[in-house]
Amino acid sequence: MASTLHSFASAADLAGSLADKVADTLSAAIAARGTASIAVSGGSTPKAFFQALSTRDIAWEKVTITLVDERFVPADNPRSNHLLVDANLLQNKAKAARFVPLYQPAPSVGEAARLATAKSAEIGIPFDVVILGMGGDGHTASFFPGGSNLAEAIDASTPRGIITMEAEGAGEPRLTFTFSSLEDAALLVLHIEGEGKKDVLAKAEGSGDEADMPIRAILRRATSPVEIYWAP
Ligand SMILES: O=C1O[C@H](COP(=O)(O)O)[C@@H](O)[C@H](O)[C@H]1O
Repeated sequence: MASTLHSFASAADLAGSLADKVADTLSAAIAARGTASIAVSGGSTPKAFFQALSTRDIAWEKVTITLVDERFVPADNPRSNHLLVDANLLQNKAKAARFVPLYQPAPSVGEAARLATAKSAEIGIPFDVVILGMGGDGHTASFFPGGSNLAEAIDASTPRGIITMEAEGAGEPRLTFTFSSLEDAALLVLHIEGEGKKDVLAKAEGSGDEADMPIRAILRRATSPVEIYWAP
């Protein structure tokens, strides 16, 4: 499916514009079905977008928010994506939203993945909005190059749900939604910032194995168009 690049003069402009687009999409879903869902990324990039989105006028009590991926750490760990969402998105008007965490206090990451899959099944499919990020190594969600379950995670026939991932560049063991859970969102966004990430994107858009730069799975095979939001 095709992708479209939306370039902005500044990260602040991008955050505002993306927040407006997401708010419109969630509100349209609520008008059509009574509920809406969004899966967001962690990392350093989405903070300003989260803060902008949290102020938008949406019937937030009808919105379910989850993460596309998470570290196998509790929510009070500074590296937790849940903590980032708590501090920046589940604020202001968005405090009324329901949050479904991927981390579960289970004895193993595999058991946590099973529990998170069961809990996320209640959200409804497909997601109305998915916001992906991308690492400098071409990973997205927790689809890491060299990841222990990468082939299964990006195989379109792997069912929707959460799978575990361990990789050298990942730090802690990870929990990640599978490719099939993310690729058909009504609004599928890749949010990246900086010249370095633009270069990584250009490389990913070239030829090469998906296993080397797993973002390629999304760019090449997502059934929804990929809206790329970029600012310097
Ligand atoms: O590990 C992760 O990194 C990516 C990219 O993060 P960034 O700090 O380079 O913006 C992120 O999309 C993913 O959710 C996160 O777990």
